[in-house]
Amino acid sequence: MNKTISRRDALEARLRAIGDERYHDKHPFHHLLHSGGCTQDQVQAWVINRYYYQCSIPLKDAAFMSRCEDPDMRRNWRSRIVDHDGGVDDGGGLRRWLKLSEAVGLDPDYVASRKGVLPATRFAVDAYVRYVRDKPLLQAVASSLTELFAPKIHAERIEGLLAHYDFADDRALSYFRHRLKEAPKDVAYGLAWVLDHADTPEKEDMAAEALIFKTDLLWAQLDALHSAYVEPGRIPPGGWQPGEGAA
Ligand SMILES: O=C(O)c1cc(C(=O)O)c2c(n1)C(=O)C(=O)c1cc(C(=O)O)[nH]c1-2
Repeated sequence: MNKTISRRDALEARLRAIGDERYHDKHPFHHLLHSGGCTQDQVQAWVINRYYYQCSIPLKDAAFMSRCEDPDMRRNWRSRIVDHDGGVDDGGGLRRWLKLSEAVGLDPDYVASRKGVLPATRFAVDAYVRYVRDKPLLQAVASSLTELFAPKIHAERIEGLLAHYDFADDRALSYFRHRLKEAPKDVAYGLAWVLDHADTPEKEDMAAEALIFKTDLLWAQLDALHSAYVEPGRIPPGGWQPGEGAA
């Protein structure tokens, strides 16, 4: 077998195995959410905290582009920012997330203010932005590869929310439907780039480490949410209190 092809295949299989073991689709909070087990407060807490992730994604992609010297790569990468920010009239993913916020009974201005976001959510998400700004480019790209696993969770989420919650309709869930189209193009480019550039065992390890770091920070956000709003229900100082920011 051609050696170059088998090295790429082996690395791709290694990265996919990290997702199989560690991606946040396995987190108990997601099981609760997708199976209809969340109370309205728990859904609202998820929407508020997840917005902090959403609005930091363009910051991390802008940080990425600020260090990317290859115009072809920047041309490819910039659609990630456009997907989230969109145009003045239509908006993009961020505005779609605020539609979801309204649908679950929250004031979108409250959600956009980022008040009440759990400290652990901030720590985890801010660490992602810093990671992409500071680490070698290979790791900055590899850390985005959790998106390999995102279409599956988005499809499960659309199905689960539609089946179990009254607020769920096409308008409320349009964020996830758009991601089903957007994520595959991003990840096809990112994966090919990582497979091309991780051309030594050390670089393969670096790529795998970056993906583990990312799965950890996604998992940590849900641990914080679960601990504050499900079990034991200990909301840390500064965390959203049910009822705040209601529409
Ligand atoms: O709903 C999810 O579980 C989920 C996960 C991820 C991810 O794996 O990081 C992203 C998204 N959604 C998402 O919507 C999104 O725009 C996104 C961008 C990125 C990234 O790292 O650049 N991840 C994700």
